[in-house]
Parts: sequence; structure tokens; C-alpha cells
Amino acid sequence: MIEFRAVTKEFPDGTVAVRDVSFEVPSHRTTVLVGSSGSGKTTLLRMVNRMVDPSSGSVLIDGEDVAAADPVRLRRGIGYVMQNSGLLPHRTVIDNVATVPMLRGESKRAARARALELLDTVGLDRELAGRYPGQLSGGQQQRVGVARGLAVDPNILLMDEPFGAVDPLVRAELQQELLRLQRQLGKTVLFVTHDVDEAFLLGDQVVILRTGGEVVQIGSPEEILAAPADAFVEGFVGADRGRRALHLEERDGREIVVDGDGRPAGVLVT
Ligand SMILES: Nc1ncnc2c1ncn2[C@@H]1O[C@H](COP(=O)(O)OP(=O)(O)OP(=O)(O)O)[C@@H](O)[C@H]1O
Repeated sequence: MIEFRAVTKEFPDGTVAVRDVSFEVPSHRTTVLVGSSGSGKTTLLRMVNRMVDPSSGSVLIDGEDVAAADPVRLRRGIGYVMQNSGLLPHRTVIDNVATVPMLRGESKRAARARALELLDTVGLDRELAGRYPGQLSGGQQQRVGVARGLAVDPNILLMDEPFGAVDPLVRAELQQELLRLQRQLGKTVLFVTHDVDEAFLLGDQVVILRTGGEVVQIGSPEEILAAPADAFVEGFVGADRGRRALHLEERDGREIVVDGDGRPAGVLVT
């Protein structure tokens, strides 16, 4: 479990990116941080692997304050996937995936064997192993990015708008792949997006942030849809509700959650 305890981040120029934020990220589940641009999502995510240190408050992983951990070691044990895949352009796909395990001391042979398995895991043909990132489509590059994030077999996977730069069809495919992967692997995933649909599709828990880095609401998609905390959340999740994958319907006098195809997805427990 990851715990954010009253974290605030003020950058040297006086920008307060995150203000007194507390929440827990349960293990083996997907938690999505969603909010408009500048609401502090990336800053919060980066506190977990100490790419950003909070100005006050603390972040704990399984009860241990990350401030006490060596940042380089910490980062090598946590998967990190970012928007533009972050692949090294002059290294082949397989080398991109095998690099971090080798930095951790695995032999080249073992790291490469594992990298090939990971290509299978993320649904990429092994024939792509020898290509350079520039020779892949955007969607394929993101899959390599996910494979690289998984290469050290981390308990925690941080994903910062990983599907933000691909077209909607590929994006939908990658989202389904992540759901499948997560059912199989059960990592503790912390995922950043500004897309509410994506947040509700992927998140077991959704954390809604607003500009200024404040948490407005935390809950399951069903809970948030059923009872938006305030007008801000209502506007945020309510916009374009007809298109929303999950929504509420009243049937037989009870409010139930149905998916985009009208199939019941659950009953609200209040
Ligand atoms: N190094 C920095 N120095 C100063 N201000 C920063 C720095 N990094 C981020 N900020 C500011 O902090 C605020 C939160 O940024 P952050 O990137 O965490 O937001 P975000 O919700 O991830 O936004 P986006 O969706 O646009 O990536 C913004 O106002 C941003 O400009």
C-alpha cells in the first residue's frame, strides 16, 4: 500500500502544485488520479519514486517513508511508464526493455530472455525485438514502454498519461490490454489521466483533483457517479454523460450502475 500523508509541494517559484493531500493507494489495485491540467497529478505520482520530494508531509510504501530510501534504488524497483514511452531512440526494443534489469545486476542473457517474454505479455510480436523505437507505431511504442515498466517485476507501476498520445482506437485497445494485464498480474498501479472515461474504466479507485492540487473526491467509479461530492465533480464527471461507459439507471425503484451497453455492472451500496 502507498500512503500520501498530508503532502504539499511548493516549487521554488512559489507554485503550489499539491496542497495537503492525503489518501491511500491499496495494493494490487488500480488507482487513477484524474483532474484538469495543472491539478498536480504528475507531481503526486513522482513523489512515489522521489522524482519529486514533498515540501511537507510524507509518502509511505508499506509503512516505510520513501524519504529514507535511496532514490536510485527506489526507482529501479518501481515501474514507470510515461506518455511518450520514454524509449531510448538509439537502442533496439529488446535493449530498451532489458536495460533496467541489467542495471540491477541481471546478466545480459537473462535480461534479454525476460524481455522477450515481456513482449509476449504486452501483446507484441517478438519479431519487433530488433527494431528501433522510431520504426514502431505509437501504440507499439507504448506497449514497449509498458513492457519496460514491468521489466524489473515491480510491485508498483506508475503510469503517467501512458495512452495520451495515441489515437482513440489504439487507446481503447491499450486500455483493454491494461485491464487484462492487471487481472493477470495484480500490480499496485497508480495511473494519471485527464480523461474521466479512462479513469472510470481503469480505476478500482479514482481520485479527483482540481487546480491548485486539492483532492475533491475519492471513491470507486460507482460511488463517485452516484454521489458527486460537489458541483465541480458533478460538472467534471457529468459532462457528456450519455457517452460515459458507466452510468446510473433506476430500475425497479433501485439505482443500479450499468455499463455503456446497458448491462448492469453493480448495485449501489449506500
Ligand atoms: N518544476 C516545477 N517548477 C514550478 N512549477 C511546476 C514544476 N512542475 C510542475 N509545476 C506546476 O505545478 C502545477 C501542477 O503540475 P503537474 O504537472 O503536477 O499537474 P498535472 O495535473 O499533472 O498537469 P498535466 O495534466 O498538465 O500534466 C502546475 O501549475 C505546474 O505548472
